[in-house]
Amino acid sequence: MTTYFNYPSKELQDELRGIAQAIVAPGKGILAADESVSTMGKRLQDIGVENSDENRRAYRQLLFSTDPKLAENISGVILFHETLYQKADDGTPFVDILKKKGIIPGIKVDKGVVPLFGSEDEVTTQGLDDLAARCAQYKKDGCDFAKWRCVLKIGKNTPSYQSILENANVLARYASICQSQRIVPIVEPEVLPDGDHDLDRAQKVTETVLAAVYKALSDHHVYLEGTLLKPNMVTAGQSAKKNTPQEIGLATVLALRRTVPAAVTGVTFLSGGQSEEEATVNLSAINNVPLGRPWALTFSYGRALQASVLKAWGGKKENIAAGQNELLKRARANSAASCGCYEAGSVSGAAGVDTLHVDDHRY
Ligand SMILES: O=P(O)(O)OC[C@H]1O[C@](O)(COP(=O)(O)O)[C@@H](O)[C@@H]1O
Repeated sequence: MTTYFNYPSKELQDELRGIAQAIVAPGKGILAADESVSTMGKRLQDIGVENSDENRRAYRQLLFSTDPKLAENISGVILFHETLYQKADDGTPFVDILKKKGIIPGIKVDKGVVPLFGSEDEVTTQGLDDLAARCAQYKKDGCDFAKWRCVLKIGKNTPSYQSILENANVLARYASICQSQRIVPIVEPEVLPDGDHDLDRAQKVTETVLAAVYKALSDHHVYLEGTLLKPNMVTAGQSAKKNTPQEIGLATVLALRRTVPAAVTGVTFLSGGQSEEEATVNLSAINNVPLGRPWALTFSYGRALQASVLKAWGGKKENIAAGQNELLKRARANSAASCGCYEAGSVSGAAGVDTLHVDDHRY
């Protein structure tokens, strides 16, 4: 075994680290608006809107044309391929609208999950083949960061060694390819909340998965300062007894401290089907755990930033401003949570405390 390796040039390190730091600047987080066409279809179906190109465009236009003060709390937006090349009614590309506000465009580059043959319904994520070329193009087209999601499931025999190893390696390979193209990789190993397991089991699985991910990133010489982690919070399974935000915060911070190197610039949690209020309260609790936390701990929420927006909009032109107002409210609430100062119940949204979890959801 040789340990020879060329580090990225100083310029590349500075560029990647600078992008990662800007994304997790104090009080800021990410709006994950990268739902694939089928996931977006489910969100639109819930509000009785047809899943057409035009409706997806109109909805994303609502998000991105929100008042520029959105940028006080949102540093980056993750886009889906289709959205990156869409334009507002007046012909301005969405990517330009975001940049003008000082929001960094990012892109989902994975191509979804496929079964691991012979496993207990486990999956890996595909999309590596042409990734370098796609990243080069996305960088030219204005994206400075990317996201790739892997999914791990908790069951009696899962996650298996096979899925832990495979998903860690594919995330590392993805991260290394992104960095070669001057794109900051967001590494997302999501341990799903489905099941009736308790908090301890969720914590141990999260630790095992993250330990494997960081071993793989090290093996692939990924420059950690130029990466972000997008993990699940450690919560008991959806059908188990709920824990307090303080218990969730402690389990989450313990899992991260045991496995995530201090060199990683930031952690941007996914919301994973928690209600908007839960995702905000739990993020605030995480930022109040009285233990050293060497990384920024903030949000990269999809459902927990958008549920109220979708509900208030309902596909109607006359409700655009109401939808945008919900987005501003959630962004502000989560910004406060990322500093550990969100007061539970202080910001109510159209979606209230409804769970956003979908049982056995097939991504
Ligand atoms: O199944 P898809 O379309 O890839 O979407 C998965 C979604 O999960 C996320 O990674 C996290 O979203 P949540 O915060 O809603 O859990 C989003 O970035 C993404 O849109």
